[in-house]
Amino acid sequence: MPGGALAFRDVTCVRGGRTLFAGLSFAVEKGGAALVRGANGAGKSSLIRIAAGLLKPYEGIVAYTPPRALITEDAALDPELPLARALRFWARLDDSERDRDAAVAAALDTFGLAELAEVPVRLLSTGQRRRAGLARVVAADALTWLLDEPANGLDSVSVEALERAIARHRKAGGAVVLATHLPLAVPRAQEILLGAG
Ligand SMILES: Nc1ncnc2c1ncn2[C@@H]1O[C@H](COP(=O)(O)OP(=O)(O)OP(=O)(O)O)[C@@H](O)[C@H]1O
Repeated sequence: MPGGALAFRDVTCVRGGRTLFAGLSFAVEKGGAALVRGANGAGKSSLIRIAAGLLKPYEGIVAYTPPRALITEDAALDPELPLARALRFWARLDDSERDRDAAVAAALDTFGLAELAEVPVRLLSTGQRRRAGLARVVAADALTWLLDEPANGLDSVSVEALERAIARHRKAGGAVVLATHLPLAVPRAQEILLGAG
């Protein structure tokens, strides 16, 4: 996909026999952001899952430039490992040991988790675990971040850290697609409204 990060072309999503959205097209450029909005059950999570390749569209095409990183409610971190080691699992395999350590340290720092580096994931609080999930996305160093309700369970300081991390990622040429109920400052984001007709 030259130039772009992610594009939906005439994508239709059907779940449980119900059409959630039909003929949806949009493109997110490098440095761009898309905010997915809609009522409960409108299909926001389904859209994010389609963008991640976890759900096949009923019709249409999804084009993207790899790599993509996904965050859902589930932090996807090994509960038994100390946080820093669990995150290391997601850092880029092609990077050197030192680069991977640096990526994990930076990701921990971004979400105020540096002091918890040696604490096993299972002992983290709900909000800390949510932040750890976001740190995983940062550590993965993917071009496109796919974020499903990333602000859920975050305190206001962490919401600001998330906004800054998104802004920094976009400034570096990354792209973001996010579904959120909660207010999040994402300047110059295109809105994708589901369930509006
Ligand atoms: N595995 C599944 N099989 C059948 N239907 C499903 C499945 N998963 C979700 N659905 C249905 O698809 C619809 C959209 O779900 P989805 O989670 O994408 O909505 P959402 O907009 O993210 O909702 P919310 O705001 O509540 O998180 C819902 O009606 C849901 O019941």
